[in-house]
Amino acid sequence: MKAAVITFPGSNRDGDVAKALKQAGATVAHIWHADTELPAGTDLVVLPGGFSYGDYLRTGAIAGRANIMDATRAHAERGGYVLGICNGFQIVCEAGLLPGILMRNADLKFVCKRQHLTVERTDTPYTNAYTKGQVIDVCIAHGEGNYIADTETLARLEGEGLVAFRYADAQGRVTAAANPNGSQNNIAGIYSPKLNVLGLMPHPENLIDSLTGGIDGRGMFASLMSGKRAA
Ligand SMILES: NC(=O)CC[C@H](N)C(=O)O
Repeated sequence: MKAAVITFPGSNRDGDVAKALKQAGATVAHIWHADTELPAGTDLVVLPGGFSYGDYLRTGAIAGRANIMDATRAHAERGGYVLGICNGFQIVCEAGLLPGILMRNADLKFVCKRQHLTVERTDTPYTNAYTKGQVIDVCIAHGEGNYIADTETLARLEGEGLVAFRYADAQGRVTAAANPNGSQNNIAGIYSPKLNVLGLMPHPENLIDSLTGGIDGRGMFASLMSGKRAA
């Protein structure tokens, strides 16, 4: 699989996600946000975590309008994979690739901690290596992870099975107490209708080594490499 990791001014997890992709067997090109084209044969575009443009205006708002986002949108329209992690999720929402928006965390505090998630479905290109009902232990680090969409959009996401992950406790219970940022329905990540675009706030790329915290993030990259599409 050929991946293109986009770097914006203020990105800081581009190296981490490149490492996770290479560990899983992908080849990785590093692309600057001002570029207008993706390398030929790109399968996956990754918008990494960080603080693009210092989170000014609204987080992701400036990066969402970067040159490379036109090529990224065209790639997604062709059915190509686009993965937005944390600031990348904020950017894909701002770019119109996914609906809704990430607001300031409900308590207005930056949250940096371990967090359990439910894997809502395992028949997608991003989650086929996980087992049905699996609860994964990853980490979160954000100030603006409070996912909000209008009532109609939220009903569509739920009705069409487009919620990818939810914040949960260690037993997989999706409760208000396990919600770190106030997101509606404990939503931690969502898919596009064709399941080729995924945006999520947690950082699977930082859970790929048992020496540094665990390996529950590996499943996402292994899923992509397996080449299995949605059922
Ligand atoms: N780790 C990150 O990507 C941070 C995301 C974002 N800039 C925030 O604080 O909400």
